[in-house]
Amino acid sequence: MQRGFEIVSKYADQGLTLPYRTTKQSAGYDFECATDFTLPSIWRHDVLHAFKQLRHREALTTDELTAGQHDLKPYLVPTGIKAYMQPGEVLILANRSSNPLKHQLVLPNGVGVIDADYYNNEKNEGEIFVQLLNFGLRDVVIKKGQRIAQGIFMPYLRVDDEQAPQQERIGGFGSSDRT
Ligand SMILES: O=c1ccn([C@H]2C[C@H](O)[C@@H](COP(=O)(O)OP(=O)(O)OP(=O)(O)O)O2)c(=O)[nH]1
Ligand SMILES: [Mg+2]
Repeated sequence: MQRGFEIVSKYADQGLTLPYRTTKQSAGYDFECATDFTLPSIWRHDVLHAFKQLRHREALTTDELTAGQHDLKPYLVPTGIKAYMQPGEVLILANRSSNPLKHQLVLPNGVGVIDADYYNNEKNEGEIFVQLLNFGLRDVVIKKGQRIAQGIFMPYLRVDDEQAPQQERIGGFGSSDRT
């Protein structure tokens, strides 16, 4: 067993498909979305409303500007998949180039770095999530089984005389932050 994908336990009976390469020389294993998932537009209606009002008036009051204000944040789209690999290997999660063109979806983190020690971590069993941001004007509905990103296994290098880290990974998404 060198490297591969498994379905995380909570999705065991959901008929998920393991990531797959689509053409003979594809580098990336395409990941499908584990559930139907709606990605709200970053231009929520309250922001659009404020813009419309601004066209007719000089300024908005502070109250009007902050009414219904939302936190702009990326969404974590579930894949239901975990990946195992050898020490010295990493899975790079990249966007599909069709996502921005057809669905107005970008990866705000540029690429996702899936570490070997994320596999089976105590917090979420190593489930891989795809961070996505919908920069379009309309909400985007991703259907279960729709391909959302691709993963490429790669070797990585270490510097000379490195003091090896001792910390165990307990999760992802900032789990190693001290504050
Ligand atoms: O798009 C992503 C990026 C990361 N991860 C998971 C796998 C990875 O091993 C872990 C940590 O990622 P990273 O080190 O890039 O994030 P961090 O902000 O440094 O979090 P941590 O403190 O947990 O390392 O989160 C994903 O599922 N999807
Ligand atoms: Mg990290």
